[in-house]
Amino acid sequence: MDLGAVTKHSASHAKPNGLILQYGTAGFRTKAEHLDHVMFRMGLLAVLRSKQTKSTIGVMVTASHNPEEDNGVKLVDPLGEMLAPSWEEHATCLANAEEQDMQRVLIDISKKEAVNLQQDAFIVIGRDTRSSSEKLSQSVIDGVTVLGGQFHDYGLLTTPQLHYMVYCRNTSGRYGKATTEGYYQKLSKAFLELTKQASCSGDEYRSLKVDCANGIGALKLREMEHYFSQGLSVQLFNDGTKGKLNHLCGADFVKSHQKPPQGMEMKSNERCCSFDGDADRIVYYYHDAHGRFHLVDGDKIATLISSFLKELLLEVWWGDWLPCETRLIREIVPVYCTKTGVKHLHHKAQEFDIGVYFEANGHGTALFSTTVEMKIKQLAEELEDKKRKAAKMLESIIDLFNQAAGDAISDMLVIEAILALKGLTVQQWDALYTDLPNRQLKVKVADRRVISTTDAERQAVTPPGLQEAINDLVKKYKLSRAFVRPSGTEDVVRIYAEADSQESADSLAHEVSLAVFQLAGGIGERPQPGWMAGS
Ligand SMILES: CC(=O)N[C@H]1[C@@H](OP(=O)(O)O)O[C@H](CO)[C@@H](O)[C@@H]1O
Ligand SMILES: [Mg+2]
Repeated sequence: MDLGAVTKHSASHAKPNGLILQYGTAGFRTKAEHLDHVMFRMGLLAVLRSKQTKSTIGVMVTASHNPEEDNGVKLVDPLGEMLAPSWEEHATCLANAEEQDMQRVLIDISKKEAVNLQQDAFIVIGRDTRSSSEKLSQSVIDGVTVLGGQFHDYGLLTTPQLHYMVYCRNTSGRYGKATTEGYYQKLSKAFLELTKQASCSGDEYRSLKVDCANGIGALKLREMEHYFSQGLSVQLFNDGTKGKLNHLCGADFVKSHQKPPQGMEMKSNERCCSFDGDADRIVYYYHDAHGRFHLVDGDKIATLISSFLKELLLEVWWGDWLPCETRLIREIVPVYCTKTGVKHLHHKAQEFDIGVYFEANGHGTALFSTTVEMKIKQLAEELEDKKRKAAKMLESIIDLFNQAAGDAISDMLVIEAILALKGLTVQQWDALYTDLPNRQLKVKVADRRVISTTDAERQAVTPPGLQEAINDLVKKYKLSRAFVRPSGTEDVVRIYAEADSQESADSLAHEVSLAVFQLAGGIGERPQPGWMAGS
């Protein structure tokens, strides 16, 4: 490791004085102009991680649904997963090191993690469409090359595509070919295999309006659409030709404001969806005949997918072989909660033979264990008639899900296939169950770390008295719950409340936000009723 070269190069990627950043739930994220040094340093870190794991590591330059002026970076681990927690700490340490300490920090990390510095390193890099992303990804490359790492720069990619590339490269191509072409072919083939079983091919099921948040999703969907156009035609809105990235559009806007994105022409009962800025989230929605907006979010996506998988599994039913956990699917699909953040959900889902996870904001996928995958492949050959058909469908749906990360394009194709196969309209899907009215608010406090939580962030441990106050407020409303937690991506405290009516949910959320303001050191304006509603 040529540490002299590190010092020389890091001087041209200088850290702004006094800037402290943390590798949070989504990597580093802040104003793009403050990130050059972080990119360079993440290039260095990726090389160490690659040497340690003897695998290809990914670096994605994106700030997802944040405004255009922001940017960010996250590292992708060997199996396409989020970076391991101990390395998140190293990332924070390296990003905040003063220039003169860089060498020491790099040596420390290498020692702690037993990195063999003689080992080769290979890094793949992707970036979103932000104007700052190209230059920032060059800084990543600088970091990689200074430490002697090899790299492949994929250029523009969705975040889940980069996760896919990493996974493919580390599984010797068994998962798929590590090219965008390979990704398009794998997913489209699975989608067409699945949908050819659909009896209803009426127009209603075969066209979809997609709001691409003026981001990378538009470019990639355009490249991909002719691969699957036999089964689905997509009409793209907010494709980046006019509007600003994530501005009044995209999955995050639609979910948090509960209204359609700007620039989308919606007719009543038409099925529409939105991606976020790096295309790892998707939400669906429609206007009913009375012009009322209905959001079909991650919870409903998870329900649609798990009930479909359950049906297929019951059809195939392989009796005695079925493992205990899966056996439960006969009655019910067990549900677990984790802390916020896809990495927590992903790891929980991996504990099962089949794990379906989604955040309400539309980030998620389904994971299948190797045992299940092998068994299904075998059954698809051995079984006959209806059972064989169901096994084949399971085989295709496994291929259609991105096993490395939540993926808007892959999820969209899964959902479209299921709706077509089941002959469901978006309204019928929406009616699978009724959500309790809910409200999300955010409150600014001086230091959001004063709030600590337990029980998958459903109980506040500190500050003293806050949980008791919430409990008392919740008792005033029927069918109610409320949670508070510090955000992992913004300097705010998030409040969630639900109750038997929208009015009650709003009022409970407001009362809880007042309690947070009082007990957790609120700053600025005191929360007003209806204040920041929908934020
Ligand atoms: C309400 C909401 O959408 N929260 C998002 C957001 O986290 P916060 O901790 O709420 O800021 O970003 C996370 C990372 O992308 C994502 O996992 C999470 O679901
Ligand atoms: Mg995203």
